[in-house]
Amino acid sequence: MTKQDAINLLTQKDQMQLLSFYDTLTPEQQENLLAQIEGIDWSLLDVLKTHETVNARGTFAPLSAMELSQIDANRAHLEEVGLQAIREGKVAAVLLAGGQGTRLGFDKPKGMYNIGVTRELYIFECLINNVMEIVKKAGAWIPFYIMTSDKNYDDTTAFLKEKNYFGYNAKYIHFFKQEMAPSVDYNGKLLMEAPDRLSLSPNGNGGWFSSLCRYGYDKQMKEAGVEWLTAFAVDNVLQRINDPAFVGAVIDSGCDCGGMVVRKADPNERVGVLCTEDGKPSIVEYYEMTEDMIHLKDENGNLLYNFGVILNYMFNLDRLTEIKSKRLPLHIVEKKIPYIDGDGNLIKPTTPNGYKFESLILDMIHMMDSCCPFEVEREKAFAPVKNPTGVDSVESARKLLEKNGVTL
Ligand SMILES: CC(=O)N[C@H]1[C@@H](OP(=O)(O)O)O[C@H](CO)[C@@H](O)[C@@H]1O
Repeated sequence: MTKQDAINLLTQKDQMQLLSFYDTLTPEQQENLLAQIEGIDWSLLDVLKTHETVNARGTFAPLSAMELSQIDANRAHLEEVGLQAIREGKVAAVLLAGGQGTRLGFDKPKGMYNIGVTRELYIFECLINNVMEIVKKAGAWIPFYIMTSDKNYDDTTAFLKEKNYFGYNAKYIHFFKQEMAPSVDYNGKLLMEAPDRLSLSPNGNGGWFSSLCRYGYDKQMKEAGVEWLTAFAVDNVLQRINDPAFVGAVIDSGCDCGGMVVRKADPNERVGVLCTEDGKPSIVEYYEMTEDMIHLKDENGNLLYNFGVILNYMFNLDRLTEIKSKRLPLHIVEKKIPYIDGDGNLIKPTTPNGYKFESLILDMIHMMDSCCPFEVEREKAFAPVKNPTGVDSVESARKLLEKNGVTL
């Protein structure tokens, strides 16, 4: 794209602020900026204009989960089905690690956070230790895909290499970068984070499959005989990655996908609940639930919307490929977005100042025809590190790690 092309386009889009500093840039920076402008997905901004939001929801109904008692009664069989599939190389794992540890006051990839007390124990290390347990049990390496982002690819790859992948076989590790989406202020103007750079951020955890496909990994997997993909968040240090009973249960169920769920700690716990929406699997966020829904009980006195997702899902690869071309709903999220002002000074706002565009993995569940909710024990499988202290924090995760016999 030439400068003149950019002027034409940006005049038409009313976004000429992107060229404010153009004449002060080096030729290389100019070229970079033009490439970024060329790459803008304008349809995102159209969503903002048309207010075509994702908030309109259908009719929710409860979806019963495969509960612990039922799983325990059948555990040996489920594990065998799962281990067999893992041994045959049919189940890959995808770690969603595009984010930084910003909320922990840590300006590096979240997985590089050291949660140890008397020794070093990194979040990545916890996760790799967990998957290694399954690798040993199955006697086979699990293809392990790690999603990073533009912001943390270099740090992540260098760190894991330096740590020798915490013992994982590097041949089975593949990195890819999450796609980025632009940010806008409240007037819909695209923000810049430097004179030669748009403000871009990872496009939400729903972007993982399309990002993976851009690297050709979907084809690589298909050729290697992979049939299932698990996808899970970096923040849960007790994450049971490719837990054989979970894998076996989803395969046995004949469903398109599955999700690990925990019994809610209390009716108002702030988690998304796996349910159905207009007859298809869906996740209703806690803030979308009416008081009625929150407290509805079955004849045994159990909450009907009782199982919260922990961001550990399993998807059938063929089904993912089928929905690949469909656009996921866009979530418009208010955020504090650092930007440069008209004089080129970097401003770090302390209150939200604009919108980011995100697609969410839970919307992929809704595109599937069926889903198997699989209950896991909170104390053994759910220790998300979201905040420094309090609920879902470094502190609470440390306690749970210790309870599970991990030396800190
Ligand atoms: C968009 C998305 O996937 N949100 C997830 C995710 O929430 P955050 O609090 O936004 O990290 O993790 C939760 C479990 O820790 C899960 O309940 C929720 O559905």
